[in-house]
Amino acid sequence: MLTNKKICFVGAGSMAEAVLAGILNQRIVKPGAISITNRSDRFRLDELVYNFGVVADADQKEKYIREADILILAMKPNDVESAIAEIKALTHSDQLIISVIAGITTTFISKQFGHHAPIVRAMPNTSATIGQSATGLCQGATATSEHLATASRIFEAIGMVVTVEEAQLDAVTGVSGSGPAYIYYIAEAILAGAMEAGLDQEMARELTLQTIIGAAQMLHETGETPTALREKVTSPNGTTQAGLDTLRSHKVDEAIVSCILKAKERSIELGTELTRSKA
Ligand SMILES: NC(=O)C1=CN([C@@H]2O[C@H](COP(=O)(O)OP(=O)(O)OC[C@H]3O[C@@H](n4cnc5c(N)ncnc54)[C@H](OP(=O)(O)O)[C@@H]3O)[C@@H](O)[C@H]2O)C=CC1
Ligand SMILES: O=C(O)[C@@H]1CCC=N1
Repeated sequence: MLTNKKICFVGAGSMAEAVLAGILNQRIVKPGAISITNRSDRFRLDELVYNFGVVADADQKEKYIREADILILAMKPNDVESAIAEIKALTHSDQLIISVIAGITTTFISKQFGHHAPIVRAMPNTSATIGQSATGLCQGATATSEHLATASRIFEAIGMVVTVEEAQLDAVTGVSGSGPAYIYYIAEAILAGAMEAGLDQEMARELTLQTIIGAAQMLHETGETPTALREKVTSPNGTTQAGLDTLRSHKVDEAIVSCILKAKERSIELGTELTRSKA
C-alpha cells in the first residue's frame, strides 16, 4: 500500500484509466487518494468517478495538483508543453512526477517545470487494466532509487516491470508500449482468416482467443524458445508448414522487425519534434 500518498493523474484518457484500474484492483491505494484531472472533458471525469470512485471535480483541479504527492502525466506528447505550463506554478520539487508520455524525455519535462522535482518515466501498456502490463521504467537526473522504488510499486501492481536506461525507453515503447496493438492486429487477421475458411464468427473468436492465450502461456510456463515451440507444431510437409511458408513468402517476420524499429523511431521523433519546436 502506498500509505498516505495522494496521486493525481493529469490526463484522463485510456492510459490513465488502465493504470488507475490496475492500482485500484490491487488495492495499493484507496480510490479517495486518487484524483483525476484533464483539459476540458467533464463527462469523462464523471465517468471515471462513477466507475472507480476516484475524486474528480473539475473545479478542484488546482487543489488536487497542489496537494498531490505523486503526479502522473498522461496526456498526448503534443499536449505536454501546454499542460505543464498550466500546472507548473502549482507544483513543487517535493512531488514525484511520473510521466507515461511516449518519447518525451525527463530532461524536457524537467525544463518545462523549471524546478528540480524528481521525474520517473514509465512506459506501461493498456494490459495494465487487467494487471498484465509490461512496463519499462527509467529515472531522471534528480530522481533517487527511492523515487524509482515508489514508481515500481505502482507499476508492479499492474504487471511486470523492467528498469532501463532512458536511452532504451524508446525501444521499450516500440516493443511493449505499442505491442498489444500488434497482437490485436494479428488476432484480427486470424479471425478474418477463420471466417474466410468457413467458421462462424463466434467459433472463430473462441478458437482464435484460446490459441493466442495457450501459445502465450506455453511461452511463459515452459520457458522454451519460440523457435522450439514453433518446431513442435510443424510436421514436415504438414498443414503448419504450408501456413508458415505463406507467411515467409510475404516476409511477415521482416515486416514485424520493421514495425518495431519504426515504432521506436517514432518515439524518438515525438521527443525531438518538441525539442526542435522549442529551439
Ligand atoms: N494508449 C496506450 O496504449 C499508451 C499510451 N501511452 C502514453 O499515454 C499518454 C496518453 O495516451 P492516451 O491515454 O492514449 O491518450 P488519450 O487521448 O486517451 O487521453 C489524453 C488525456 O490527456 C488530457 N489532456 C490533454 N491536454 C491536457 C492538459 N493541458 N491538461 C490536462 N490534461 C490534458 C485529455 O483531456 P481532454 O479529454 O479533456 O482533452 C485526455 O484526458 C500518451 O502520451 C501516450 O504516449 C503510454 C503507453 C501506452
Ligand atoms: O501509440 C502511441 O503513441 C502510444 C505509446 C505507446 C502506445 N500507445
